[in-house]
Amino acid sequence: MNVIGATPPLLEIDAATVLRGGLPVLDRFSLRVEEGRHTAILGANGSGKSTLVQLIARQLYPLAHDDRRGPVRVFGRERWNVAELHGLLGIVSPVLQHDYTSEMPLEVFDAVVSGFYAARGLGLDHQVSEGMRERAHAALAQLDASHLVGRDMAGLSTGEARRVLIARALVHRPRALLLDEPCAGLDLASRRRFLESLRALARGGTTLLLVTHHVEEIIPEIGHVLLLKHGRVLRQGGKTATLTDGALGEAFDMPMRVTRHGDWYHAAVATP
Ligand SMILES: Nc1ncnc2c1ncn2[C@@H]1O[C@H](COP(=O)(O)OP(=O)(O)OP(=O)(O)O)[C@@H](O)[C@H]1O
Repeated sequence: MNVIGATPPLLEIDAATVLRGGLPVLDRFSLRVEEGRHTAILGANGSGKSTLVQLIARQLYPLAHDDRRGPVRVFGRERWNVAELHGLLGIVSPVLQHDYTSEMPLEVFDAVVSGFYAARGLGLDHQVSEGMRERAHAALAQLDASHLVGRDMAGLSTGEARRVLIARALVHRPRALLLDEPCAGLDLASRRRFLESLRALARGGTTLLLVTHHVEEIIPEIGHVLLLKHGRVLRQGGKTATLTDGALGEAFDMPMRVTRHGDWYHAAVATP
């Protein structure tokens, strides 16, 4: 229960069930994330991570409860115009990347600057100010993607398109970033630069929700970890409680060895 006047949680999910192909892939799933609580989401293939991201982004919908109460609230609200919600969130996901690279042609700069309007590309009613252009150029430079301006998104490599979409997600300075394996396809230098920019954003107050397969991408600013298994929360809590050999071993059904280097963690399959 929120105190009146306090900021509502970024996310409240109350026993949400999501069906895909007729099967529950999130099963009476509950989660609460306060704004400012940077969270990493880990789990085996098929555990429901991307489904969770799509549920939050309103790209998938849960079953309604019997009393018609919606099981998902974002920034305290149950009902959203999707474009309005996407104006508050920066989203990078494989679904988005597919949408931006496989349909109608879309030029790189337009893809980034249209992030201000939560739109896929610019329409006649979108007025782009000089300030918006500057921010779009700065975001592209931050991701070392300025040289891609003028190209069609569909013609980019996976990592190039990923960098453009990350720039797009950052351009409007969202309150929260929803990142589904954002580093997949990035080369080592781009990954490092991106993780450093995530650190700065986290310190600057943008809440991060990061889905990753790589424990070493959990930047020090992320203090909370959610382990998913078979569409349910297996464990959640601080890193010392969740990034353990036992918890990760259970999440992935394989013995794991976790090592810690300062505020960074690394996990690998334990060799006998
Ligand atoms: N379009 C779909 N139709 C039917 N089932 C689907 C569909 N998309 C996903 N699923 C199923 O939903 C479950 C959860 O998938 P999801 O993509 O959320 O997992 P994930 O944890 O993100 O996996 P990965 O690590 O492989 O990306 C899987 O069992 C998957 O097969």
